[in-house]
Amino acid sequence: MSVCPPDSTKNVLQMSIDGDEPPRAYVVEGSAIGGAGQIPIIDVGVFLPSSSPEPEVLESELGKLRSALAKEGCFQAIGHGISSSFMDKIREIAKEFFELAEEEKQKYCPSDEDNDKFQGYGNDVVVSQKQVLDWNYRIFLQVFPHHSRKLNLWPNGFREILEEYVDNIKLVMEVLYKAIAKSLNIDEDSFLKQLGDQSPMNARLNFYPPCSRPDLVLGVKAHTDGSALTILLQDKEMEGLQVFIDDKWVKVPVLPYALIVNLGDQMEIMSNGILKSPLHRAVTNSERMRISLAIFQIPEIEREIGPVEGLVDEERPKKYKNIKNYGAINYECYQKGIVPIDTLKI
Ligand SMILES: O=C(O)CCC(=O)C(=O)O
Ligand SMILES: [Fe+2]
Repeated sequence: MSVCPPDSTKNVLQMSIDGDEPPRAYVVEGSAIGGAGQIPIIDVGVFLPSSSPEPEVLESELGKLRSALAKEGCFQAIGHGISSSFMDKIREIAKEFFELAEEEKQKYCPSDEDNDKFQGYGNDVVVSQKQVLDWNYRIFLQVFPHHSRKLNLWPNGFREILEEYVDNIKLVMEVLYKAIAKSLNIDEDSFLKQLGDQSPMNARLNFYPPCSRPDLVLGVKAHTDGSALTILLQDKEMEGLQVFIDDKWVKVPVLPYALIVNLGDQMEIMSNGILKSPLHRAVTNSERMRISLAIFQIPEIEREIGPVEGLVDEERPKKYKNIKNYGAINYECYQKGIVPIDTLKI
């Protein structure tokens, strides 16, 4: 959720420009500690309908997919078919927005007429005095279905490019849901059926200004995504994403034209806990701003989702309750500081 930076306090960007020490509200112990580790790389090209790989190649890639999502909960996807020049275009419009003067950016804050305060430009909503603030600001937009878009909150230039990007990502996601199902030996539409064909997609464009003390703050605090799947376009140069694997924070290296696929809580639920929604966070650095664009896909709000029948048996009893509108549960838990998926464990 977004709110515009309050006038009374200095915003993150101004503190970054002035080289301020982060105020206490932003401080998290042990922020920048992260080490090298393995983040799997998967050629998703073999899953595309247009490709006809040798059966052994397909089997091997499906095996990698299953093991990556069961262990790390994420991977770097190559062979996704989105051109490098188009990925750079997205990065360009993001940078152009970032470079606008603050008054210009504030035009994209939700106004009183926008009944939906989740969309537009802003920062974290402060829900409690104890909340640690993220060293970032962002634009959050509903991008699918089309009638949910609030185009008055879309910065200039976003309309054509973001829309085309989302269409591409939607296709990649569809291919992934089918491949993931195949890798688990269940009907390839098992997940797509639960999502529905109007399953909403949201875009979150994150800006992380440099911080004079990256060891004291986080760009985004540790969290799991409440989505079914998330696809993240990382910054082309600056590393920052870390994933919690085997009790350690592992740095995700920059592969400029790969897309990071992150399994969300709702796929963990639908897979009956076989696949894992990983804890992750973003760190900052003292040199350069970092930008990332996350596209989240969630099931249709009124649909009930739950563990796929074919993944429940005596050996693996149903692990999660069926639910509707996980987003609401996620938000409520966030306010109370509890882990949302844990509230659904049987
Ligand atoms: O910027 C990143 O690398 C991570 C962003 C993220 O986790 C999110 O937006 O949910
Ligand atoms: Fe995330």
